[in-house]
Amino acid sequence: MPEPRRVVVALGGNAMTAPDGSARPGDQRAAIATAMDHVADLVAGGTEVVLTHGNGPQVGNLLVKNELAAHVVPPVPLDWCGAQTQGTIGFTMVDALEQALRRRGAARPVAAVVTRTLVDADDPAFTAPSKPVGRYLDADEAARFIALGQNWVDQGRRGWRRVVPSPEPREILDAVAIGALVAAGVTTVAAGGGGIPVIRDEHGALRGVEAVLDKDRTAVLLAHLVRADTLLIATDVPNAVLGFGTPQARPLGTVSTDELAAYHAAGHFARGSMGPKVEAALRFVSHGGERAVITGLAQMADGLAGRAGTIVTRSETARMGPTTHDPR
Ligand SMILES: Nc1ncnc2c1ncn2[C@@H]1O[C@H](COP(=O)(O)OP(=O)(O)O)[C@@H](O)[C@H]1O
Ligand SMILES: NC(=O)OP(=O)(O)O
Repeated sequence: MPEPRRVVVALGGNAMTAPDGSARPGDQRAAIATAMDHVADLVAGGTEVVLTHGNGPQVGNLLVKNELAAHVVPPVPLDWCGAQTQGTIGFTMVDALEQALRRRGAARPVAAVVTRTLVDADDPAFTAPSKPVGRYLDADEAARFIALGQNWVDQGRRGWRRVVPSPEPREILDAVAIGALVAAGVTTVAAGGGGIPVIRDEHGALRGVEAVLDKDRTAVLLAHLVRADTLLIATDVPNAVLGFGTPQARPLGTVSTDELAAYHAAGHFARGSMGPKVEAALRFVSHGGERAVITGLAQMADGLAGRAGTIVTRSETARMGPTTHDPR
């Protein structure tokens, strides 16, 4: 398989908080600086990178602030919270990446695009909240908020998390601006938090809606939009794992779309965390992408080189070619 040339790197919202989940500004800045150091290594090494990022922890925290301050200042809707996270995270990423590139003698222009993503007004996800946002709480604390009418789900080891509607992203509406920046050689951050969810009303006008999109799903649209050969999903684990959290846990190395789809159907990847990443990888590769890689931030370069991570290839390619690595 040819070397990756243009890569969409999707960074999880978790990669932007401290390892204990703290989202204090200093912790977020430090985490983003670390992430951008890894990205700068790729860019300085000649890979063309287009970036996107999650916002789950951050947008959930904004929602809480809104609610706590509602009696003093008017609360703003969830799409505005999403837009705000694109602003703060995008600004911090651009700043950190610019500096990291300069330190490597590889200075180049960097920009973040406030991005809207079209969703269907009648998407059933609006009445079935599924996207985890904000902090983790224990079951008793979560029960207090459930009693107030909020939706919370058990996320296992780390606790309970609030969930909000997450319709399917249909189209990145700021495609022309993103395409122009990428074509001009600008390292571009786009569709943060999956994009600000908007619907088209009966008059054809766009209107923001109360939801948080899954950035891994929108990353697939972005990767096709910029004609990336590789989608790299960087998270806080080095591999997608079979039997995750059990004594039989086995990290996946190179895997074909057919095999991965079968593991997914067998329930190996949790909804709301690894599940969407696996689905995004399958979608990208099944619709013409060369490869998708799911790995940790620190393993990104090795993942692109075929030496680490879960590497998803099209089934016919995988049958013909050798497995490049096995992480066991
Ligand atoms: N089968 C699995 N393999 C690996 N990780 C899994 C699996 N199932 C669930 N996870 C969880 O998915 C998490 C990564 O997803 P998520 O928290 O949504 O990350 P991000 O914020 O980076 O998008 C891991 O930290 C791990 O706890
Ligand atoms: N919007 C989104 O998918 O964020 P996370 O990656 O933080 O879950």
